[in-house]
Amino acid sequence: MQKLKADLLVIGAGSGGLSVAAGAVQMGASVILLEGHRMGGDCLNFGCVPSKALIASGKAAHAQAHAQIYGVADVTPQVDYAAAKDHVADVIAQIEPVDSQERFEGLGVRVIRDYGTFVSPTEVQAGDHLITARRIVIATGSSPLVPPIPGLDTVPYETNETIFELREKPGHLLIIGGGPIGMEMAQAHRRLGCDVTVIEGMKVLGQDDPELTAVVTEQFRAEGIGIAEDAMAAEVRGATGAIEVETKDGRVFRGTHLLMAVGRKPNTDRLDLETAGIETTRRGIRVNASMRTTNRRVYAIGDVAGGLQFTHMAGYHAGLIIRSALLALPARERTDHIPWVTYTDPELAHVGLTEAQARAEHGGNLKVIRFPYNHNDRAIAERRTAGLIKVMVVRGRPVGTSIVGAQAGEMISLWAFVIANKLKMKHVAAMVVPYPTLSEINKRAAGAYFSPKLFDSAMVKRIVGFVQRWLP
Ligand SMILES: Cc1cc2nc3c(=O)[nH]c(=O)nc-3n(C[C@H](O)[C@H](O)[C@H](O)COP(=O)(O)OP(=O)(O)OC[C@H]3O[C@@H](n4cnc5c(N)ncnc54)[C@H](O)[C@@H]3O)c2cc1C
Ligand SMILES: NC(=O)c1ccc[n+]([C@@H]2O[C@H](COP(=O)([O-])OP(=O)(O)OC[C@H]3O[C@@H](n4cnc5c(N)ncnc54)[C@H](O)[C@@H]3O)[C@@H](O)[C@H]2O)c1
Repeated sequence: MQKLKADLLVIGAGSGGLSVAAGAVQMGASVILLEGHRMGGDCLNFGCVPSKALIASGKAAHAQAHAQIYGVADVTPQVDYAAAKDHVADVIAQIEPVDSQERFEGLGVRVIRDYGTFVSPTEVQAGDHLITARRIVIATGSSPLVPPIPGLDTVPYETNETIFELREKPGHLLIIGGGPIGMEMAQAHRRLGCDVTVIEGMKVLGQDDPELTAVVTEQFRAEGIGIAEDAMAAEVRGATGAIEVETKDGRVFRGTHLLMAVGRKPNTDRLDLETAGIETTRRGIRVNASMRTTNRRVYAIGDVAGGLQFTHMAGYHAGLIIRSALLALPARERTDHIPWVTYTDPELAHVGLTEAQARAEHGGNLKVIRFPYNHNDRAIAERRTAGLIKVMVVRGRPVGTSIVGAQAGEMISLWAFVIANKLKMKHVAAMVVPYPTLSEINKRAAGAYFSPKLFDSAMVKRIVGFVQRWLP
């Protein structure tokens, strides 16, 4: 057994672990990084990157089939599903070097390609290495949750870990779970020419504002995607090419392929957390506001910490850990300024409190400002008018924003900035936005907040009247 020592041991080379390792080593710490599977973790290999690449293929096909409105004849897209998967693999390959073992070794990180397991509260074993470190960061991510639905173990099914390698085009893809994974994959596959049915136990995109998700589901239905809600899958049967899903209330859905997208489970199995005195909750590793576990030398970040599960969240956690573990500075997690985006068409984006949360928290002090896409000249020019922005404002300060529509994922960043820095609507109103851009929607929302104060105010009218009388 080879004994190793470092300032920082990072377990897991995904979005969170890589960010910590890169930051720490460049700030002068000695760092050991363990990865049992693929460098880059879920985001690069089985998550964000391949899903957005496949969505891009679907978009290209959809554009060909819907060009008439711009004066260009519609054509039936000739989709080569396997070639779309080649495109996905090529996109991963282009990004891969940034997350590679070679790059991290070049930065000075000692990379060990093995799974880590605690063998005491201060020691981790990875293969034939026994590692001690001043601080340890668990960044082991999450895996697809596959619930024990009767019959599921007898039927072939895909998860996010296999679907991007599937090369035969599904005739009819059944998707159990209408969260972000299920919905993004549903639209991409429909646009690539598959029949698709989403089977959702509650409401699709249940984390988001129902007024906005309705805009997404309307588009899905218009594209011919089947959406069954309040449809809890209770039994699965059949074989390759002929799969049946029966829901609790007796509905039966038939398809050729099945994708399971019912949520995630934290990757804690191989860690032997008990040995390290690290407690878990139902969602993941128990952490305090500084991302410290119940073993004070050990942090947990990203998906395994059981909070919001996004790559940018894992990256944000990495920044907190660097402050705390390397510089011994105080670091407290905030979640009120973390945006999320579901990359359907139209996109669905959110930051801060939803309307329902803001109403519960702020009651009568809440003002909800709406502005629709169909009043924006760029959206009209591009015929992308489905959508709206909703800003939740308390005493002049936005506490949440939801956007559904074209480029919502780009537009939400402004509100993430505003909320992160506790700015006010007046700061958004002060901004001059180039014409014609979708970003004007953000500015118009601020305008919509102030216009009743300006245009419907007897006081303002009196002042203007008074000034006009005295102006030379
Ligand atoms: C289909 C899909 C689409 C997604 N799309 C988006 C998106 O568009 N935007 C977004 O922000 N987020 C998206 N996500 C979520 C995002 O991928 C995760 O939130 C992010 O990858 C979490 O980072 P992490 O570092 O916690 O874990 P990961 O990136 O999963 O990294 C964990 C790593 O730890 C390794 N590991 C596990 N156990 C051990 C061990 N004992 N020893 C050593 N190594 C170990 C794993 O092999 C893995 O490589 C998506 C997820 C999925 C599944
Ligand atoms: N664009 C993005 O940022 C993005 C994209 C994909 C995934 N992610 C991350 O990955 C996480 C996991 O995504 P997900 O979509 O797998 O999970 P999820 O938990 O968000 O959604 C799972 C859905 O499955 C439903 N469900 C559970 N059991 C069911 C059953 N037996 N029958 C029918 N429906 C059932 C749930 O009601 C829920 O709506 C997300 O929460 C997100 O953090 C992010």
